Amino acid sequence: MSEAVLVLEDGRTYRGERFGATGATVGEIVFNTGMTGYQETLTDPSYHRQIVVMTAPHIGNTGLNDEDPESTRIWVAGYVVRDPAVRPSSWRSRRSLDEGLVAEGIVGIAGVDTRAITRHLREQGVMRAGIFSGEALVDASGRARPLEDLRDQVRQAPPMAGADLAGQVSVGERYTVEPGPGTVPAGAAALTVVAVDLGIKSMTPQRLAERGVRTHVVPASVEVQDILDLRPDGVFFSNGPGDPAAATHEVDLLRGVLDRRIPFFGICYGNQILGRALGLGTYKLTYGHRGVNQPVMDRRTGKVEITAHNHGFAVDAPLTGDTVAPHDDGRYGRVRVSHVDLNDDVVEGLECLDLPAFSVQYHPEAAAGPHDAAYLFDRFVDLMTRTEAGDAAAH
Ligand SMILES: NC(=O)CC[C@H](N)C(=O)O
Repeated sequence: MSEAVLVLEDGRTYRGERFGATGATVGEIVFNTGMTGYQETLTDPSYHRQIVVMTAPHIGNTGLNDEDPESTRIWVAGYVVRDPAVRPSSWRSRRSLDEGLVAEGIVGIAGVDTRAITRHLREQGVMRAGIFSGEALVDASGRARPLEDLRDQVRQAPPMAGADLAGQVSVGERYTVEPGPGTVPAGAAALTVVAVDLGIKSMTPQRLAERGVRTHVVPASVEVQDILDLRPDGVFFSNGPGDPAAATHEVDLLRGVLDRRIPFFGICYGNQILGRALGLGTYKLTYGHRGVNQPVMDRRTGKVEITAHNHGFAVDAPLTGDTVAPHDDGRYGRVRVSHVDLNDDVVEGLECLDLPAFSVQYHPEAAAGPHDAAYLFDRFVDLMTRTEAGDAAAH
């Protein structure tokens, strides 16, 4: 095993062994507390430009399979693990995690104290970092590069705050996911959803297909008219990387959808964009929520769900009172904070009371994660069905 070094922007350094590809990578270092689901994490486009530290010590035990990826490639900028499995064991495994990282050129590091790194990030907040191994550790004349040199390279990486990244992960061409066999009642037409791909995970259209929905997945750059041309019963905005404060095009696009009272559902980045479209602000969390066991309360019922998360930003809205005061001259009416994280009171869901629109900050598609929040897809289908009936009655 050859040497690798993890260098944080504040100068902290952790020495370990090469894992995955050899070379250099920089990004925002974040930690994920999931004990399962590393393959879904690696392939989640929301991790674009982030180096992910896994807090679970054994990673790679079940190798990599062909069924679980959430997109067509690994998106993490770098991977940090304590103790990778030497020999994966699963009937579905096609290759080891190390082989998969090497094949996709993802630089990683193993054998470091991931708990110490995580505690440091919890105290100091997430920051930029770099992983260096092989040639990246020596200069042109073959001498070891001083640590200050590596740290300077880290400090040149672009920060996550202010980053507009959806366009870098979004699909180039529209594609359609058809409803699953037997999911559309005989004689009925399938509902049509236009899903704006800001970094969509493949399980999301799948969850809609299970409920008799046809989903057109469209690039982040679409205009409102492109959406209307597809005659949607509902519009969906996906999860995705980057800072919602920079998502100007997406906010304008969503306002065009809300103005037309088309039923809307958003997940994660989609929730932040709904917040912004309604006139609320967003802010960066100190170290975010990334894992599969976050307790979230549905404030209408008091029921608590255990949920999957991956977010570093959040919507800024008061938790006092039944509704958030209308913004933008009340253009979109009343808004309620529907869900809240019980660990830290972060806003985890929004619901419009005068428009058919709602969103959550967490991941009801649950890949990987518990399925407690699957009801939200049923709620979206109900909203589309009811709005359709209402529209028909109005004509
Ligand atoms: N998974 C997501 O959609 C993340 C949204 C946003 N990039 C954040 O970090 O908060």
